[in-house]
Amino acid sequence: MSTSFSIPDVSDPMSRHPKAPAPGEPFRLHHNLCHGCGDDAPGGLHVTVYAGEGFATTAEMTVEKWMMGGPGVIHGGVLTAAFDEVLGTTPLIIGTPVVTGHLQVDFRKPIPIGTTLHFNAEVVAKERRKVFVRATAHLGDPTEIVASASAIFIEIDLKEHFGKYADSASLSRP
Ligand SMILES: CCCCCCCCCCCCCC(=O)SCCNC(=O)CCNC(=O)[C@H](O)C(C)(C)COP(=O)(O)OP(=O)(O)OC[C@H]1O[C@@H](n2cnc3c(N)ncnc32)[C@H](O)[C@@H]1OP(=O)(O)O
Repeated sequence: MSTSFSIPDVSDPMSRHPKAPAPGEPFRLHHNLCHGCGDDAPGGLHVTVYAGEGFATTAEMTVEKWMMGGPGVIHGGVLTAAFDEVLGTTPLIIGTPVVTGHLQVDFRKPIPIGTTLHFNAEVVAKERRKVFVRATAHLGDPTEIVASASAIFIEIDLKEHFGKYADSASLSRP
């Protein structure tokens, strides 16, 4: 399947989920071994995503030495994984559990090791099970965008989707 990020002209109605965290409050971990947010994930990104106003979120990630690609700068795959985590958590603000269907990233500036990456994300539309989300990243000055991403996430039934993979052993500490 070949996909592009094309926002529908008319979105299905969306509302903030009554149990979504208040603005400034963090979302719960996906689970403790999640590579993006898990506290116990070996070599994990340890990204925390915070609810914003409306359908928006924010997040931060410290760019550590192990994330290096080119000398002194972040690896593109690590940055992509960070966007996946931030973008993939954002639909929880409308109460929709999702998995990534399509993700595209624009790498605009090198991102140095030792910096803190700040993310701003937003659900922009929903069409049936598809949730359209966009994000930008900056290093402290929101007018200086260093990377941006757009993604289409697909709503899932958690038990149906992960049931055959997520036994108790797969979620225990390594
Ligand atoms: C214990 C605690 C648990 C906590 C768990 C938290 C989990 C969250 C973790 C998050 C971690 C971070 C996130 C991660 O890293 S998630 C990990 C990476 N992603 C995956 O592993 C997903 C793998 N793919 C699939 O499982 C299936 O293909 C899915 C479920 C996505 C669709 O297969 P399914 O058979 O169900 O759906 P359908 O074919 O009837 O299509 C339905 C609609 O979707 C549209 N569509 C389909 N594919 C794509 C595509 N690629 N681009 C654009 N659109 C696509 C399709 O056109 C149709 O639209 P329309 O016809 O209505 O217009």
